Amino acid sequence: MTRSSRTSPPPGTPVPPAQLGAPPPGSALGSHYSRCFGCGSDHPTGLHLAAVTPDSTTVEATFTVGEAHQGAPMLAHGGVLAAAMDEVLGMSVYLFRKPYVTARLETDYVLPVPVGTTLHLRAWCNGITGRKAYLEAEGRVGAPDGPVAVRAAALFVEVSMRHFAEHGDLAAITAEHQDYEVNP
Ligand SMILES: CCCCCCCCCCCC(=O)SCCNC(=O)CCNC(=O)[C@H](O)C(C)(C)COP(=O)(O)OP(=O)(O)OC[C@H]1O[C@@H](n2cnc3c(N)ncnc32)[C@H](O)[C@@H]1OP(=O)(O)O
Repeated sequence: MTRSSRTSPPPGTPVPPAQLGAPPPGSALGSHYSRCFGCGSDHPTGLHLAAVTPDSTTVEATFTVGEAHQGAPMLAHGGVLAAAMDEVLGMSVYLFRKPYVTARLETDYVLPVPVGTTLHLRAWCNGITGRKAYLEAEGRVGAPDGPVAVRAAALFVEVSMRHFAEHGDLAAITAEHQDYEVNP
């Protein structure tokens, strides 16, 4: 992965262990919001990512490129692929049981991805220091060990739940997840 210093953890940054309250190894990860473009089942043209965590710290997910996701004819749009990476990265950092948002996302496009392709995504954490989480992801064509089509590195920044209340609609999220608190 070609990544900048802004998405590379400073030397010595620890990789956190699995957190208390994280889904057990092998758990399916549900959607955080039913209308989310990345994972929501109620989004008509969304990515509908289906994800599991094999070990409570990383995420594996699949996404099948549909006709609504085209850029060039019958090829995935690069922005859609970046959205898929953002989503799987967001799912993985949430395993650390704090709210984070993407601050920076860097993407390498390695292979064209035709409509109908199932991408096998994987995301993991390279370290957390203070509010900053350094994450990485890859998408492979057709199988978990297929050729890499897309790679991403990201910086996520921890926010309070007030971020979602002040700038968005926290009530819409809490209506679906009773475990989210605005003032934990
Ligand atoms: C309900 C739950 C459901 C869970 C919801 C799950 C959603 C999953 C969806 C996928 C995730 C998304 O797409 S999230 C949506 C896309 N992202 C966003 O909308 C975020 C918009 N940006 C912001 O709100 C803000 O810029 C923040 C929160 C990222 C940072 O603002 P801030 O809180 O004032 O903090 P700030 O001091 O600026 O930055 C903190 C530290 O991070 C560094 N930093 C900040 N931005 C950058 C950057 N682009 N590149 C490098 N470094 C950066 C700063 O230098 C600083 O380092 P130092 O000085 O401390 O060393």
